[in-house]
Amino acid sequence: MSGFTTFVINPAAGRGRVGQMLRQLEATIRQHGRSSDIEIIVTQAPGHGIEVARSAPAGSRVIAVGGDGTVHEVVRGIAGSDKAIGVIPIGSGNDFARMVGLHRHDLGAALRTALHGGIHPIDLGLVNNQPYGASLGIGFDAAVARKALSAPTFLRGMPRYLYSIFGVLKDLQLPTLELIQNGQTVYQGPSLLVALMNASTYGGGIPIVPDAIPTDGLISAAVAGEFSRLGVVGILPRLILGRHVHHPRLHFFRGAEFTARFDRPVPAHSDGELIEPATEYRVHMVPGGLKVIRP
Ligand SMILES: Nc1ncnc2c1ncn2[C@@H]1O[C@H](COP(=O)(O)OP(=O)(O)OP(=O)(O)O)[C@@H](O)[C@H]1O
Repeated sequence: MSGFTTFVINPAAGRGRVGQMLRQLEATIRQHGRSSDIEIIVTQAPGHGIEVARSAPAGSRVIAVGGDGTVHEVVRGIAGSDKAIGVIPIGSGNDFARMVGLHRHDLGAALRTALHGGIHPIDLGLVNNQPYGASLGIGFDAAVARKALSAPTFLRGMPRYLYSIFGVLKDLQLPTLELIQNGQTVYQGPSLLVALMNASTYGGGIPIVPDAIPTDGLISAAVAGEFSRLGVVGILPRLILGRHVHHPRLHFFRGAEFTARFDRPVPAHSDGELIEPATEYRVHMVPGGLKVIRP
């Protein structure tokens, strides 16, 4: 085993599945590693993973056991340090794990990688100076995620998602976006959504920018321009299948830094976690800024 490893286990991830697997997880981790070199922490509340990752020893491995939200907390906790992030992907979305080639691994394989896998740099995203690993989505998709928070509790899965989509569509009023790249305005006009990505997918495998590369030092950006309610209903299935790229109202850009400026505060999510709505998102990539453990 290589150095000290902290496992950050989120019992709420995978819709509570991780919580149900706690004993099994702890036993399997202890089977695979020497107990003096391992620490297992079960997070107590949202945000706890950031603190755990921050206080892990310098140069150590910090393994997010959960989904993209857990990964996001570990990324925030280790950004700017010499610690490396690993993932045991047991969330519902797992887009970060997909980005680094880990999402098809079973528990044993993921654990072996976490403990013994090589450490490779990938790019680190910063949005208004806050780190992210895989994705930043601004606009419609974040509004849907916000809406889902207030959906009736008896609605779960797809019905909850549909309720949220149609709830947002009912009051749809597109903000005006100015997207600026290196001081030049590259898009101006109404915008359904903007994605500023390190990964090619978000939302559990939606290939919003299919050719994004997490080691090219660049943000892969997609802007969905003006869409009517009916247009949104039409584009969503194409988006999910990756058949949106030739749509005339979809625009793609690539660059090391962008500023997305709106005429009003617009909701956003970073690695799938909702962040405070803002009128301006300043985004850039730190090339090789995040150490990742991968096979
Ligand atoms: N002890 C806890 N109790 C409740 N929520 C927690 C706890 N620890 C962490 N969280 C929060 O759980 C949320 C969901 O975690 P995560 O995203 O990892 O799982 P997921 O939603 O199943 O996966 P994905 O984002 O890949 O779909 C995160 O916002 C995280 O902050």
